Amino acid sequence: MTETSRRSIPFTKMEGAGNDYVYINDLDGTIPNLSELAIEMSRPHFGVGSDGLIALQPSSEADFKMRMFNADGSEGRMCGNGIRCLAAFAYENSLTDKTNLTIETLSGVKTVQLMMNSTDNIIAARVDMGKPILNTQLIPINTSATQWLNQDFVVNDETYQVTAVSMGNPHLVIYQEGIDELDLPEVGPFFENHPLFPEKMNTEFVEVISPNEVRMRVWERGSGETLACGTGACAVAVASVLNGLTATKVVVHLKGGQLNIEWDRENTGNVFMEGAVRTIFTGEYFSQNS
Ligand SMILES: N[C@@H](CCC[C@H](N)C(=O)O)C(=O)O
Repeated sequence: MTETSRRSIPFTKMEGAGNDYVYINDLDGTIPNLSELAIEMSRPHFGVGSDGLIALQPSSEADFKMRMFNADGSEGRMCGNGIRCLAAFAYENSLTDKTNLTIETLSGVKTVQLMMNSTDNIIAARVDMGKPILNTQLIPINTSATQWLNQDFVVNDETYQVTAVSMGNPHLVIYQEGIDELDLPEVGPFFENHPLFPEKMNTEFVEVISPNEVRMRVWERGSGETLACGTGACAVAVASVLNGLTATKVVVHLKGGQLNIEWDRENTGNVFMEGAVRTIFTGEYFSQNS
């Protein structure tokens, strides 16, 4: 196939707390294989280089629909940083003039509020992430226990105390000192691919700084270590409250930035996340397969 016969795909590279995805407009539904495209475009050197790909599609129940794919082509049911950036992508590309948007995901419809500066540029986005799920059957985990709260869990001959939370996608939260020294590429895959997790697992390693501040690193299923994970930060906030370690409002420091999380436990039961969003560059990708 010659260079000129390859399909050209306009894209925008965006990041939220350093969690970077390629964003494409698929409102006319003509991009054939998003999973393959995610693998292609996420590659460093040969692609754009990203944690995955997110497509904007039409929705019959919300302003837009989000489809998110990890770097290995697997589809995620929810992406906290992704949905914040996707709302900004729609606004910045004049696909909407709303600054409060509803976005359909595989985990339900979420609401995103864009926050602008005095020159009308988007600086941050706040999303209502909905209620955390603690039931192990729904996360899902193959276990007879109904919840995993500070549960002993043996991985690769080591015992960890883990708390399991779904924020529309599955997370294990582990508290330990010295997370900077942790060999995440070594241990992360043992959690991701453990046989008790039929849909694999995202895993967060966390240090509590104070009742209002934590630090974390994340190993994401399908993408490996990323600089941030929005659903992961929400899962950490919920787990930290449940384990009596923090208040319901917490700043989560990640390798690529910070996210402000609030669990409105008493009233709605929903988790809210706020953080910066940024367009890095736009371009045109010449697909090798489409
Ligand atoms: N980084 C994302 C989560 C992306 C999906 C995740 N790897 C999964 O497969 O569940 C976020 O910001 O939430």
